[in-house]
Amino acid sequence: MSQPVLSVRSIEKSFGGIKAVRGVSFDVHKGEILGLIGPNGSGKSTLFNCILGQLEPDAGQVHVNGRDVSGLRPSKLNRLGVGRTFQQLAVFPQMSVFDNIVLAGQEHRGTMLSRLFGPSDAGLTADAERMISFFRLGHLRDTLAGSLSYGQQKLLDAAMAFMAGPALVLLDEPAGGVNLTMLAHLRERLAAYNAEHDTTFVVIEHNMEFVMNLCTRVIVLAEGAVIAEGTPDEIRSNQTVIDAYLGG
Ligand SMILES: Nc1ncnc2c1ncn2[C@@H]1O[C@H](COP(=O)(O)OP(=O)(O)OP(=O)(O)O)[C@@H](O)[C@H]1O
Repeated sequence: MSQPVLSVRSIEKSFGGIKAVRGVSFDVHKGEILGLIGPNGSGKSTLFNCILGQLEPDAGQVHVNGRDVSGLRPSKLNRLGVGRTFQQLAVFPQMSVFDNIVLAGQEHRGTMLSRLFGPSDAGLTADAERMISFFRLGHLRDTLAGSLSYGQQKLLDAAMAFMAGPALVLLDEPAGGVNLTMLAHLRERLAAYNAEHDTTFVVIEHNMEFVMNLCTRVIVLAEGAVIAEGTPDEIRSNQTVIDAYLGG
C-alpha cells in the first residue's frame, strides 16, 4: 500500500495523574475519511491537539506524507497542507460570507505586505466564488456571517478551512449543534469534496449517524486507548464498542 498521508505512532499524553492518551497508533491513507469516536473523556481532543501541534505529546511521533512533523507549530503544519476546523466556530460574525472566505484564503497564502498593499481580495475572488458555490452558499454570499443559522456557519467554517487546498483536514465535531436538514447537506458536501479532490479527512464526532454515513473507516478510543478499528458496519456491531458506550 502507498505511503500514508498521516501516520500517528505511539502517542502518549498525561495531565498530572490522568493518562489522556495511551500509546495510540494509526495510519490514514489518501482519500480516506477516518472517524475518531469514543465516549466523553476518551482522549479524542487531546489526540487531535497532539497531532496538530497544539499540545506536546509526552511520547510518540506524527508523520505527514512521510515527513516527521512531531512538535511542529500549527502554522507550519498548515503550510505543509494540514488544515483543521474547530469545535468552536472560527468565522467573523461582522464580515460577509464572501469576505470570511477571502480572509481565510489570505491567511494561508498572502503575506502581511500583500495584505496591506496588494489587491483587496489578494487575487482570491475566483477561488472564493468557487468555494461559495461548492458549499451552496451563493444566496448568502453578501450576508453577515453572524446572521447565518448555526448550521450555515458550520458550512462556512468548513469552506474556510478548504481555502488553503489542504491535502489533509482534521474536523473537530463538524456536526455539533447542527439541525437534521443541514446535517445531511453538510455530510453530502464533505463527501463530495472528498470525492472531487481526494482530500483526506480525520473527523472527531459524537453524532454516530453522521460518522457512520460519512466515514470509510472508524477508530474507537476508550480511556485513551484504541479499542476497535473497522468499517462503520464492523464498528456498529462490535460488542467491545457497545460496552464502552454503555459504560460497561
Ligand atoms: N488541559 C487538561 N488538563 C487536565 N486534564 C485534561 C486536560 N485536557 C483533557 N484532560 C483530561 O484528559 C482526558 C481526555 O480528555 P479529552 O478532552 O481529550 O477527551 P474527549 O474524548 O475529547 O472528550 P469529549 O468527547 O468530552 O470532548 C479527560 O479525562 C480530561 O478530563
